[in-house]
Amino acid sequence: MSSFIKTIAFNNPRKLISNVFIRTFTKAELPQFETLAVSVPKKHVYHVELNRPKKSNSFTRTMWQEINNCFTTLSLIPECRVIVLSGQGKHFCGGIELQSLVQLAAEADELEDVARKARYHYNFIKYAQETITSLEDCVKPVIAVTHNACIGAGVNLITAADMRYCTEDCWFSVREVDVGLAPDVGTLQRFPKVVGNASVARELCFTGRNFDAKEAKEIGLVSEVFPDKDTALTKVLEIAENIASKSPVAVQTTKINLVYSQSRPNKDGLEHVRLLNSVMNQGEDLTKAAIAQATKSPIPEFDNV
Ligand SMILES: CCC/C=C/C=C/C(=O)SCCNC(=O)CCNC(=O)[C@H](O)C(C)(C)COP(=O)(O)OP(=O)(O)OC[C@H]1O[C@@H](n2cnc3c(N)ncnc32)[C@H](O)[C@@H]1OP(=O)(O)O
Repeated sequence: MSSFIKTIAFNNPRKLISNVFIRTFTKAELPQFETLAVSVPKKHVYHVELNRPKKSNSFTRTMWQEINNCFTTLSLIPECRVIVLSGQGKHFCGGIELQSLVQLAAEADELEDVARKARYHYNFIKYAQETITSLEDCVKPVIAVTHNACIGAGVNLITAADMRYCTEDCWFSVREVDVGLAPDVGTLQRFPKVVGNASVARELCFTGRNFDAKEAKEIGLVSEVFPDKDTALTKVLEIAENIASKSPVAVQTTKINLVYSQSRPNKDGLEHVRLLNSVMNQGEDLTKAAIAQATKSPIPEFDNV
């Protein structure tokens, strides 16, 4: 791949014409990041690991930027069909890097005028929001696997994922109130919808109290709790591999419509999927998959999309 295309793909993927990605990426060409590790443990399954283990995978400015870059890029790589997200080291995520939060406030404070200070904060919040939303905007299903601490920004991140699993030792905290701010990058919007219980969601957001894996399962934050991280990753990679074996057109259209429908009336969601499928049902996947079902044949191979 030419260095020009690589530069566009990994530094500014939104500008990429997706035709460029018809070819397969070799291992050496996988996106490289300072704060993330990307690998391909199974066919079509990409594994993204938060990779600041010595600092509990706390979010630095670089990490905000790289997560956005990574998910936007993986969304464009046809070879990638499912993404598993986990964290290296002792904890899944210790939240935002506290020094960077203090630094942000200090930088805004250097500006004299209140409107300029406000704009400074606004711009950073928007930037951070876009990072979390990049998981939702990614058309490939994202499956989060959390272990030990999952705090603040970590909760924002996983609630933008499509599915969540955790280990028995995992605990969670919507910690923002304890650092003096309202959660502003997605938890207030997504967490109550994920858990489906406004009273519980509000209590956890107002108090910031820690809750464990058992409670996370009870309230519906995670689908399943596994004894340890190795088991969790093994099982989740199997789930990911199963999803990756299915029609990528069907799976990705399903995600696109689920995301679209989550904050809209049924009527709008139905119209959206009607329009999507009136195009996508003309592709080869429908006939291939339907014939395989009808003849009780194994799942056929599907082309990347
Ligand atoms: C516009 C902004 C939008 C985003 C907002 C987001 C808000 C939030 O995320 S609020 C939550 C902020 N996070 C915290 O309050 C957590 C603070 N950390 C902890 O509670 C503990 O460190 C933790 C439970 C994560 C781990 O505890 P443990 O005893 O296992 O290890 P430690 O020795 O405490 O930590 C290991 C090293 O990690 C560094 N670290 C952990 N979390 C952070 C963090 N949030 N920011 C910066 N550094 C963090 C910790 O300092 C240790 O490093 P070192 O001292 O160099 O050994």
